[in-house]
Order: sequence, then C-alpha cells, then structure tokens
Amino acid sequence: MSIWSAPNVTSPVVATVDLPGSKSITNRAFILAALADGPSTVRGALRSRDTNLMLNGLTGLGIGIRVDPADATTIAVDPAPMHGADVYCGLAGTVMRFLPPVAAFADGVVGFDGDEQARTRPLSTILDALRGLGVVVDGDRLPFAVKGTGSARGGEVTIDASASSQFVSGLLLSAARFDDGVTVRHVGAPVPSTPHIDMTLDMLTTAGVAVGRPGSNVWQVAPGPIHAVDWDIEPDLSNAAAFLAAGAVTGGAITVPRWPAATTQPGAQIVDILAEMGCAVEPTDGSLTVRGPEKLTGISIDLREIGELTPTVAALCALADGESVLSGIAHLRGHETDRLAALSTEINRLGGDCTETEDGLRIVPRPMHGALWRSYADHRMATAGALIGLAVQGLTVDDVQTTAKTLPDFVSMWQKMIGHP
Ligand SMILES: O=C(O)C1=C[C@@H](OP(=O)(O)O)[C@@H](O)[C@H](O)C1
Ligand SMILES: C=C(OP(=O)(O)O)C(=O)O
Repeated sequence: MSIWSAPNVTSPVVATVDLPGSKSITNRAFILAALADGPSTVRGALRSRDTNLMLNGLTGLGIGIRVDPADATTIAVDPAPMHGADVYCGLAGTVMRFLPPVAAFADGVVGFDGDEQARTRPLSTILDALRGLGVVVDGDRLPFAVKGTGSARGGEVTIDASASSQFVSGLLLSAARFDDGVTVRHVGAPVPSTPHIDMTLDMLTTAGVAVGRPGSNVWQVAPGPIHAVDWDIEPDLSNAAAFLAAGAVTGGAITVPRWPAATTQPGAQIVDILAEMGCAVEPTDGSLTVRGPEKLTGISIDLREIGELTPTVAALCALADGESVLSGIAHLRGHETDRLAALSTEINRLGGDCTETEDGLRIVPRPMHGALWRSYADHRMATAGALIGLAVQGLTVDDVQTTAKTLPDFVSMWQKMIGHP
C-alpha cells in the first residue's frame, strides 16, 4: 500500500476547482434510467469506483449501457429484460442498498458480494423489507442472493432505518415497479441523512413517479411507469467540501464553478458550516467562493442530516480555535469504516485531542505533529488527512488511492489546487 506525503503549505491556497458529478445523483440516475420506459442519457456522470460498480451491476443484469467514446461522463442507458447475475458491490452503500430491489425484477438468481469491509455494513434491514414485500432473499448480509422472478407484490413495510437513509431510498427507487407500489414506514431512532431521501423523491418525481409523504416517517410510491429522463448531473458538493475547506484552513480562497443555485445535495450545507466557523462565502455567476479567516473558530453542530461531511468538518475542527462538538452521527460507525473511531484515533495520533461521545466527537484543538494518517479504505478519511496535512508538516496518508471510491483524480486535483501539479 503506497504512502503519500500530503503537501504542506505556508501561504494561502487560492484556486478554482471544478468538481466531477455527484455520486448520489449519478447512481440514482443510473437506477432510474435502467428501470425506465425507454432509453435515456446520463450526462456529467461521476466516473469513480462506486459509479462504475453500479454500471457493472446493471450491465450484468442485462441493461444496455453505452459510454460515449468521446466523453466518458456521457452514458446511454437502454432498459432491457433483466436476468440472473453476480453483482459486486465493493464498499458502495448505494450499490449494496439500491440494487437488491432492482434484482427482484430480474428473471433469475442475483448474487451479491463486496469488499471484506463491506460485510459489516448494515444491510439486513433492506433485505428483510424485501422479504416483507414478497421477494425471496437468501442471507442477511454480503454475500447474499435475491431470487428474482420478474415481478413482486409490494405493499406496506415497516422498517427501522436509523442506521441508514439508504434503506428507504433503495426501496423507493424501485418501488413503482412493484404490483402494489411500496409504502415504507420508519419506526425507531431518527433516520439520518434525510436530505438524501428528499433527493430520491425529487428524482422520482422528475421521472413522473407519484410519490407521497402521508406522515413524517412514511414514504409512499404508487405503481406505474418510470419515465425515461435525460439526466444532467450536478457537481459533487460533498467532495467539493474538502477543497473549500483547504481555502478555509489556509486563509485562502477556493472557487467551485457550477455551484447549483438550488440542490437536494446535503453537501451544500458545508457553506453554512464554513461561514459559522468564520469564512466569507460569495456566490458569483454560478460559482461559489469561500475565503478563509485568519483563524477558524470551533463549532457545535448536529450533523445527523449531513453525516457524509463529518470527516471534513472534524479535520477543520482539529485546526480551529476552541472546542468543537459534533453530534447526531452514531450511524457513522456503519459507514465505510467506523468513522468516529477512525477520526479520533488518527487525530490523536498527530497529537490532537479527539474523543468519541455516544453519538459523535468532541475535538479540542492542540498543536499537531506529522505522522502517518491511516485511511481505513475510506475515501473521506484520506481527504481529511490531506486537509490536515496542509497545515501540519510531515503528515503522510496511507492508501490515498482509496479516494477513487468517489474521486479518482483526487491527488492530481489537490496538487493542482496548491500549485504543485
Ligand atoms: O443515498 C445516498 O446517496 C447517501 C446517503 C447517506 O447514507 P447514510 O444515510 O447511510 O448516512 C450518505 O452518507 C451516503 O454517502 C450517500
Ligand atoms: C457514506 C458514504 O458512502 P456510501 O454511499 O458507501 O454509504 C460516503 O460517501 O460518505
């Protein structure tokens, strides 16, 4: 496994960074295009490990996928009758939770497997839900198999989605295909990342699917066609967060072009967080610029809705003035790795002071020194290490290539941003 010397800077980082497409929107668009009533095109798609795994899975099931030879981000999707296949999920939550409901509509057995680390990610909730909707599933975690018969009954199902919003999104994305549609009712501790469920509902609505919210924890999808839509994918704002944060910690300024005026991506909330920590935020001509202050201030914030941003925010907090408390994120223990344990171990290894609470992290800034920052196969741990490395000399990151999960060009984009291409 290679060790990367994270670049360290002594002057403000000022740059414009253009981000590729959103992982969450890309993988939803692929699912909806595959189940649609006609061919469609996805433009500006993210090409990364997670989205390539989704394309491979759909191709294996029999869906026609054609990548534009002149532009790998333009992908034509041609729905077709689906058959049995083996699907590899890697470590992608969106693949392991969005494809099993699709597999119910294949004619044959669809086997699922993934990385060793993926086998411990929460999954049984959605597999039990599928059983409740009339689908035969063998197994409770990776590897497992869905016995597709080409159709499924559907109806109402009650689940505890407190471990992941993706259980709800996964069921809803395929719901219109079920004979009776699907109603998902959540009972339990609050559902995290609810903006991602809103993203699912928004895209279903764009595809002409009738969705309803009969209660705050109930989501309903009527049976019917999913219309073919040519999707234009927004830049990935969660990935943008790490770059904007580079401007924030160095007192520099980072501009992200094509920042959407309105979006369902929860990553957009990084702007409010950076503003609260002392940054100036300027939206101009479709771009967004964040200027860092002399010194960032600590923050107390509930990140339940935007858990994805935690590694970036934790890195910012470790470099700020004053204590920070990040709460509402117990579910991060089931992300790519146990992110609460990983962040506290790595920040403390550098001489920082980060403690795990029941549902988050308490971070007290301390002078930090260079050391090895471990990534735990987690793309956002690797980028958090890079961020701290800007301000802490001698920091190295192991397995920085794990950023390929959602941003294969991370290293070159980062070096270019600081002017060391
Ligand atoms: O639906 C999605 O695209 C996502 C939902 C969230 O998952 P959780 O609800 O498991 O946090 C988020 O963290 C993940 O990166 C992407
Ligand atoms: C939690 C994440 O990913 P996944 O889609 O694999 O759950 C993430 O990207 O931060």
